[in-house]
Amino acid sequence: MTNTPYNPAQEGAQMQFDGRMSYTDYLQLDPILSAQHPRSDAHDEMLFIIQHQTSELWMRLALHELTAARATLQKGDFRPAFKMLSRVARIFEQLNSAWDVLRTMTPSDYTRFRAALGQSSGFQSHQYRLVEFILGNRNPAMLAPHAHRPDLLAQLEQELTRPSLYDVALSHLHQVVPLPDAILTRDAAQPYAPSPEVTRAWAHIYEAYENHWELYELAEKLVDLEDYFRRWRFNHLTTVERVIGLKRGTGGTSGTSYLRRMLDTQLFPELWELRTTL
Ligand code: HEM
Ligand SMILES: N[C@@H](CC(=O)c1ccccc1NC=O)C(=O)O
Repeated sequence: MTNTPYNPAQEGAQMQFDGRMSYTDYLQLDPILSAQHPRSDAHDEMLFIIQHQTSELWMRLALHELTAARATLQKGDFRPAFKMLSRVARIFEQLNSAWDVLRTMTPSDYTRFRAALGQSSGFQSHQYRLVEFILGNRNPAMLAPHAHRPDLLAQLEQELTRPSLYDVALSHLHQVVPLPDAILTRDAAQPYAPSPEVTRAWAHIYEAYENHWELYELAEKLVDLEDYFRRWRFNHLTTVERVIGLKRGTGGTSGTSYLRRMLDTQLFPELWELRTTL
């Protein structure tokens, strides 16, 4: 044993980065680490900012994966899509664990800077809305808060013209159990209306899964994803109740009762419905 400090340069660790791309360069850490600007002196505002910024980064990855998963699925390539969907479920698991850090902030801590947030709110997260839209929870009313940002509004509007991940899944289901035209040619921008025909079709897949492994696995991947997504909504609601009680949201909604209503949303309704009929 020696106490001489070890110098990793001995084994070739690169120590000089003049003119070479470094870790900080590659990861663009300068803009990322200088983007935290608390608007108050409250100690916990830094936690609040970083919690949201990291969530937005994970959502950025979720969108990258979901967009690719939908495109591969559209081509009928199930396996790579499964891998991406599993990753998205893990991203939500990551976001779920992150609530534990935020929960160390008490109502007294939050009150010290809440006024500094003005009327900003997660309700205006365009990435969150895009995730919802891609998955299939579509509602043109949610476009309004983005009217002041034509670039973001255009992204959201464009997404509403594409089939959702669930629409793509249904187009594959249709290859096995023909579905009514009204479902296949529905207006992709409008909220999805569940139908007994789709429930029956999925039930058929679950009853005879030996002959429909791909669709069966796709259905379970979607249920898994929704399961994690619901946990995120639930954790959000619980944290909000813990931190602001029944106060209205800065975004103008009723707060917990709005979020509780969102908790009832079903992304892939027939996949839940079939479990009762099976
Ligand atoms: C102390 C922490 C938090 C509080 C008190 C809080 C509170 C609220 C409230 C009251 C709403 C309803 C909209 C409104 O009127 O403002 C909301 C919506 C939302 N929040 Fe938070 N939130 C917190 C943390 C977070 C975090 C960490 C995220 C992660 C990105 C987040 C993302 C969202 C999203 C996406 C919505 C819209 C949900 C929907 O429309 O279904 N919130 N939040
Ligand atoms: N809606 C929250 C404020 C809030 O949580 C928030 C504000 C600015 C940026 C992100 C936020 N997070 C989630 O809504 C509130 O009513 O206290």
